[in-house]
Amino acid sequence: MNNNKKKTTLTPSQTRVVEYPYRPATTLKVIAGPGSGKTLTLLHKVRHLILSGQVRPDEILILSLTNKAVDTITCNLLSTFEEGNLYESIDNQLKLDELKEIVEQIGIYTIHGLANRVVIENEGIVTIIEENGWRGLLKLLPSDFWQRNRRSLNNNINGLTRQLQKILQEYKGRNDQKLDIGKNGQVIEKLVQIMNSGKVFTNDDLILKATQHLESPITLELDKTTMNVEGKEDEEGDASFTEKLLSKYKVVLIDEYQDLYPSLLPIIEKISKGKQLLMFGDTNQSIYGFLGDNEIVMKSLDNLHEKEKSETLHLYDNFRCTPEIISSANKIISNANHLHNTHSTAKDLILKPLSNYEPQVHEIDDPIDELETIVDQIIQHVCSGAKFSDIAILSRTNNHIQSIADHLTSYGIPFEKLTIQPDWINDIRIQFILDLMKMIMLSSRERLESINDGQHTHKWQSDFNVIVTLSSIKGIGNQSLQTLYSDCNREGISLWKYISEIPKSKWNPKISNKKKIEQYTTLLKPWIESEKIWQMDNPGEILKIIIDIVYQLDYDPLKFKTNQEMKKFRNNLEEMFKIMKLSKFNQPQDQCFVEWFLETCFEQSIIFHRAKLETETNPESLGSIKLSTIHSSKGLEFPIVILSNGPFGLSYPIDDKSLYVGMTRARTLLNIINTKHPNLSKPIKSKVALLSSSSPLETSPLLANKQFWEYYNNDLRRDISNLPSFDTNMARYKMLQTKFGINNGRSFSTLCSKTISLTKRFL
Ligand SMILES: Nc1ncnc2c1ncn2[C@@H]1O[C@H](COP(=O)(O)OP(=O)(O)OP(=O)(O)O)[C@@H](O)[C@H]1O
Repeated sequence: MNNNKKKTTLTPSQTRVVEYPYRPATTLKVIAGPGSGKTLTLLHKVRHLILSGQVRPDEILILSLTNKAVDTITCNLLSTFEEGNLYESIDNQLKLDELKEIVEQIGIYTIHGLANRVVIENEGIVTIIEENGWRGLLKLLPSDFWQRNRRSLNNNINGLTRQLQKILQEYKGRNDQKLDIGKNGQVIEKLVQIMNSGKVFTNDDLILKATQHLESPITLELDKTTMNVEGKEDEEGDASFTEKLLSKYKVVLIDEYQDLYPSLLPIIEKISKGKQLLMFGDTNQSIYGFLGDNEIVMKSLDNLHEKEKSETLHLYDNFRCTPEIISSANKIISNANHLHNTHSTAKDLILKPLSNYEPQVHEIDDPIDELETIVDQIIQHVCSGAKFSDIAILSRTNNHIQSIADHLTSYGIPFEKLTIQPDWINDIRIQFILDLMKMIMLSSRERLESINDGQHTHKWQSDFNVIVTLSSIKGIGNQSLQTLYSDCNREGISLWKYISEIPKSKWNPKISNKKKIEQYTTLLKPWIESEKIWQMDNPGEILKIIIDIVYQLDYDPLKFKTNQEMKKFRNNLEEMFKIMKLSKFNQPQDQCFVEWFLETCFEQSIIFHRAKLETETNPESLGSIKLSTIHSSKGLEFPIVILSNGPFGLSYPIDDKSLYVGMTRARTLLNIINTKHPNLSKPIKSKVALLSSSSPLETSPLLANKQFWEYYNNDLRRDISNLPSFDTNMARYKMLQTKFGINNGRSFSTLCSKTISLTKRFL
């Protein structure tokens, strides 16, 4: 922790929340606008609950929706305790180790992470269905489904998988009146069965399953010592995690309640009923409306405890955005002015001083000009003393984020993407590798079980992974897969047993490419039948074996079209290897390594990511630019935000609440490109700032604005005594602009063909 940091003085409204007393079966709802210190208040609340002796650290459960919010809370909890500790009397001060021990005992989870843990504890390996899984299931659908939907969806595979998800969700009874699946009914029923036997869940299914386990928790036979995900021994070794969730926690804190959607309600109610429920949020930032109505959730949670035992408090201050930014953002939200005006007279209202700099709104027709303008703005800011890591570029879609990433790459500007899931897990090739590992593991287990117990009547958990992996191999078509699957069902055996034990001469003649299927079984058989997979615990060796198999299968995505694609896969594979090594380190003694890794790889990945964050805070480095969709930037803040909506003529407008969230991520500097919102100030039809200019002072007031940069650095508590002079800023900017011809009429392809390392050489 930085010891020069000034002590945070809580505002009166924050203090009211922090000191609100602990009482069981009560609810406190904290309504808090952007930048009002919601997260900070939550952290201080946790500290107060513990240090005042009202509850123990292991009786506090913090829930959020995104890994990023969980990261922020985890990273900042310890520094909140450390900061507070500095101001305690010497007798009351705790040692760093003691503070760490307190923080480690607090339960901090995403709601899905928590549900995942409950389900795994009760069911072993489960699969959260990803792109590959949907594609595999699609192949089992009859040709009339394809014909009907192909035409309407322009043969778009993502559109088809979305259509399938919708049909399945409706089939599972959530919306069944509207459902007309006609003669496809049987097929859909079959898919549901495959998913059920394979323990394959959508995110919504996961929540439902976890809630069911919480309804009737089983006491696990835990004569062995229980381990938590980090592999540490649990002190209360005889209670399952599921049981502890129901009985141990006394206070449940929910961060960003406005993001809760109806399918999450059952699990939240189950966990929070009878406890003290503390909810923090802001309905103006509710941007997950497409997942369901937040109002329904809030109505139920507001009534979770008796009316007299439920209270609402407000936080109105704004510590983050400059008044110019917040007033511009308030123009987007119809009720925001009411919120701020009503309380602007309150004596205790805190706002930042004026920066005297309005958010800039740009309109740029040409897509390349738009990308060039972003680069130009980055260079101007960095030439004025900002760091790359101060800047976030936010957009509505992942596609646009990718175009910006490619453009920054061509200039050698360092960036990192903030994604909801770790990148490596999103890579379909990695998903294929994981599916193959699961397939080996589950088929081998089913084989062992059927040897030990002759009349094996289990549902075949491996079928799903066999379907997904087999269907990814080039040349294995829908009809072959459908025929194989119905034939193995008729025989009452698993798909793996069918293809590996029944000679191909006896297979149905409708099955084509029998050789490829045989090659698949030949490659996998030794690993499934030798049972070696249960003993292997060397991550490098395991990965090598699997990769060898993948390369021998005719798996199209591994035929890379560009070097960049190959490099990306290599990086993801490297990340996977690191997570495997971390899993090895955490592995409980009594569990097979591959099984442990497959069960916990997602959580391990998050632990790894957090550890990386902690070690990456070097104050001297310029860092890297953050690229994110607006959705993934929720709850975060950045000194500079460039909010870009992609090419002017081609992009849909950003919905109001998302635009509001995006704009309020900015502390001091906000540039908005192509959002076309009528309530924003008149746009500048811009080309790059200095191009047409005779006097830089006229066209680029920001580079010249010493006062602003003093404000900027003060806001970040940086030393302002060594700020570069205006002349130096201009000179550096001019040099880079001339050298690299930014938006100088050079074609994009010429620029991209040179990978220019701007950053290393000149900044
Ligand atoms: N009492 C305070 N004194 C000084 N700074 C504060 C105080 N309260 C909050 N802040 C600062 O204000 C900024 C915004 O706080 P925080 O991130 O907690 O806001 P938030 O309400 O969670 O925002 P959002 O809802 O937009 O995510 C942070 O930089 C935080 O450190």
